[in-house]
Amino acid sequence: MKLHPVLAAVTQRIRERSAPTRSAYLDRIAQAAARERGADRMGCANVAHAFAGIPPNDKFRVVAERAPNIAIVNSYNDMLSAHAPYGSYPPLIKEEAHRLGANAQVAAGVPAMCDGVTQGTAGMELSLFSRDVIAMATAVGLSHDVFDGALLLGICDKIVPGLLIGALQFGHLPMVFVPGGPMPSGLSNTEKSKVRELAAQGLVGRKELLDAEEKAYHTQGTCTFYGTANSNQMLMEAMGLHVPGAAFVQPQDDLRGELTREAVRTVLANLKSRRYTPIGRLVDERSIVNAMAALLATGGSTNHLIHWVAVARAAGMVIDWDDFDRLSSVVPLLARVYPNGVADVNAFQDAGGPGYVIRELLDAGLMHDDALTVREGGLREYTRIPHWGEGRKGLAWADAGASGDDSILRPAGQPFSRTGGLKLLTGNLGRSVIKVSAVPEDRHVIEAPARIFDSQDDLLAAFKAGELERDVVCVVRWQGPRANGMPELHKLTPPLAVLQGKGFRVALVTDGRMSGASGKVPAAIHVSPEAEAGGALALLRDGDIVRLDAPAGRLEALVDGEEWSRREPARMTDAQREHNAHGVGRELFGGMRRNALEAERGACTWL
Ligand SMILES: O=C(O)[C@H](O)[C@@H](O)[C@H](O)[C@H](O)COP(=O)(O)O
Ligand code: SF4
Repeated sequence: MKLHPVLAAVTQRIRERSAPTRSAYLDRIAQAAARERGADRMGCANVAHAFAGIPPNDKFRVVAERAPNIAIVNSYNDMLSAHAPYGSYPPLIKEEAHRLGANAQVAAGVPAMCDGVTQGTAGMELSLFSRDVIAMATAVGLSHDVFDGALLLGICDKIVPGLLIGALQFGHLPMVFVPGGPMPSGLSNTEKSKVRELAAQGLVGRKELLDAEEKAYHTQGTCTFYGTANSNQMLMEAMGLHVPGAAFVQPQDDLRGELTREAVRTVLANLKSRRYTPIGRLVDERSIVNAMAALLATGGSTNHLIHWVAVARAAGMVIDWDDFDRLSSVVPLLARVYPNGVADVNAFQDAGGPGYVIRELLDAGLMHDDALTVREGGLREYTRIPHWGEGRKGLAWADAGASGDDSILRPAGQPFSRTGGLKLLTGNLGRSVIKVSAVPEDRHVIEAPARIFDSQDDLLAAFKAGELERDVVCVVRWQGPRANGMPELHKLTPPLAVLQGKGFRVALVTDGRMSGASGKVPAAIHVSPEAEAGGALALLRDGDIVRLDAPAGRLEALVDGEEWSRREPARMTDAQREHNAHGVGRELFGGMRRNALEAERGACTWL
């Protein structure tokens, strides 16, 4: 199928805009590829140190026989239910590498923050920048420079973008991402949210709420809502960086181990293949646009409007929210997965999963069919679902076929919506984005008096005091990258949903973020420039009429122009600055905040 002209145009725009930085990037990775292999190029002491810790015959294999040496970059910890399974992966990877005459070494452990644990707490103010910490930690591990390829083990929010940003600094090497899969479904996300809204109104106590939460999040594996973590998985499939269809096979499924072994086979096969595809060449304008299309077609996380800008930039490409907005005007919404529906990712997988979405988008010309992947067969391999082969020997794949449930997955010809789930908003408050796919149609336009808050806690207090029982646009400012690390304000979802449920017309406007799991309340987020960097949110006052018009792509303060231009901006108080700078390690992130670019430029801290 011919590529849709808008996809072709957006890809071309990105190519032209990125030409200088992309060609410089490709030159650097070509030079890196031209250098001799690590062990041959390094001094004897370096080599001895690099392999002193591995068994003697592994050392002989790598140093004397020059067997391929694969780096494992692992984000294992027991804090994230999604990452806890990774504790057992390195021995399995090493065993498969040895079986194939190669070696594998854990090059680095990288940190991983659980945004569910830190949601609403001070720790969330480290979350966004933990992405760049993970990127740096990935680079620290790979900088030992004795590797021929790498396996990147990560799933959740900032971990996949961070691993990818770090890995792209070694773009001359082939690399494969290794997922762990979602936990089996527990209490549904819809039921969980209902209990939260009852708790927000004081109608159930802590015991009932904790009981519901523990039934929702009940074992190892990724949480089952379609938030940032599971959006990451969809994008890894759409970019061909996984073993095809590996994203949503559960950790408890014995196929998971075979998929991990297949990742070892895949990275080693790439090394020997005539189509040698290092990650820096694989991640090009086509694969970035494919990821954007997959995000839009599934109503994925708004966090990717920040992270994928940073990922693209790490490979020398410059994308922006206009690119997303133009793609959103032609990429249909093919999936309804919570918060954009009631199904969770297990039901999404059963209905056809990423393979179905990628097949539909490819057949409709809404993805680049010629994009490079870690597999010989290209992106068409990713339209299939893995299962055990004959006699449970190895893997086989079956075509995704028709949707298993058209309340969850629909064909491109009969989508849930003709446009994607994300919209760019412009106007006198700055540029921002909104995820409309999860917002009821009659809430896509909100015009109401503003109530200004300097923190999410202030908003929660006002809600508890009954001060918000009316049509209101709640503005929470000083939440941008430079102000306090741009936390997610997802704790605001239940109270705002309660107000919306009572029939009030409410919206949130913030220079902060929301969770990928946020959804049903209209929220104009990532307002750029942020209030702390001279953004117009600092000019807003209680009572100003604010209009959020998603269909028109507008966010405006309806204040007389003269009056608006005369206003003095509010400033963050010294007490706020002091509070933002201390506690839970925030002291260590001051440099990243001062250096952070705005949200639309990926909130990158390294440029
Ligand atoms: O972007 C995301 O997807 C969120 O950061 C998610 O990873 C986070 O954990 C949410 O807070 C979970 O949702 P609840 O807080 O509703 O459990
Ligand atoms: S999806 Fe979110 S809450 Fe669940 S494990 Fe990952 S980071 Fe934590």
